[in-house]
Amino acid sequence: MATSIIELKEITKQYDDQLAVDHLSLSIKKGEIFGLLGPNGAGKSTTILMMLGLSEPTSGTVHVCGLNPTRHPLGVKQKVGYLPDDVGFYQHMTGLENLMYTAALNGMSREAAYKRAMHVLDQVGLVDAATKKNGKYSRGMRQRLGLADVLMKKPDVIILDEPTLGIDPEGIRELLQLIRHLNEQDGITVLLSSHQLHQVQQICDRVGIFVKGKLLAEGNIESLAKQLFFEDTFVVNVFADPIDDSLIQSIHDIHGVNRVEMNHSTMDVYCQEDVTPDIARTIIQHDRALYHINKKNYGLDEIYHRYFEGRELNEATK
Ligand SMILES: Nc1ncnc2c1ncn2[C@@H]1O[C@H](COP(=O)(O)OP(=O)(O)OP(=O)(O)O)[C@@H](O)[C@H]1O
Repeated sequence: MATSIIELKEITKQYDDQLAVDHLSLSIKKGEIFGLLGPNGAGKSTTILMMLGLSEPTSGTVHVCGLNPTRHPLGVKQKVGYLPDDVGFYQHMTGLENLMYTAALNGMSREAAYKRAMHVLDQVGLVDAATKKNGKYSRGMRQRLGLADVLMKKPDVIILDEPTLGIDPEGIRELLQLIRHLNEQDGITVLLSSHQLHQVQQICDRVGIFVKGKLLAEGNIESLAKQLFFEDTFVVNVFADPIDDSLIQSIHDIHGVNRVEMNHSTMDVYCQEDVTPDIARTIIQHDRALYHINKKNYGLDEIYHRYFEGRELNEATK
């Protein structure tokens, strides 16, 4: 089993009368890309600050790369790179100069810094812009330079807080590909906080859904759907002819089927497990023509909205 590189146990963060993080436990494995997903104010940034040792939990324990960030902030800083939503670089300095400046602050020799900077600029695709002033960089380029800055110290973990805000679609695609590449090539563990569902879905191995300081569910997309809609995890859409009461009844009787709903001339079968083959078999046994059968795969977007819509309705009827 892969070892965990970030381990949060029952952490809480209380700001005056605001409970920002509420008994949160989370384990992120070495080498994975984990997405923290949640609406504004869910507690994502507060959780990240605690991982970085920039804020102390009110209770509970945090371990990052085996270290307690409150007790060993510098040790964590050496191993963990943090990319906020907007990195502040010196506008009048070139991309290369900015990287060398941070490296000098971190005690790296000029020669080593230059070599490393050129290498990371190459990794993020900014070699051609290395001698261009940062003030002339697009936002997407600035974020890539931010990533380069983080890579200077060869981190084990990269934490990114809303890294794609304000970047155009092409820039987003490039940045996400780059993150995936760094993860695959260098084995860097990535924690990505975002409310951009589509992006999280594209690159994350696992996702945690945060609401009001709590982790509501975590896992890959399929297991999230199971955790959040344990009743109707799968929906199978069927077009057969003819569909009549006896066929509907037989499909309803299949073990794992919760309900069958007609949707114009097609039928939606809501089930707890994937019974697509049983549905097809039943239709053929009834001697009906089967034109189409399709298991609906939930995207993260759908999971998220379906969950929150349901929640709002539940809360409204309380
Ligand atoms: N320094 C602070 N003092 C008081 N309350 C705070 C502080 N920082 C955050 N909060 C509150 O804690 C809660 C969680 O905020 P946090 O910024 O962690 O959420 P988030 O999920 O990162 O949201 P966003 O995406 O909007 O940044 C919010 O209600 C916020 O107002």
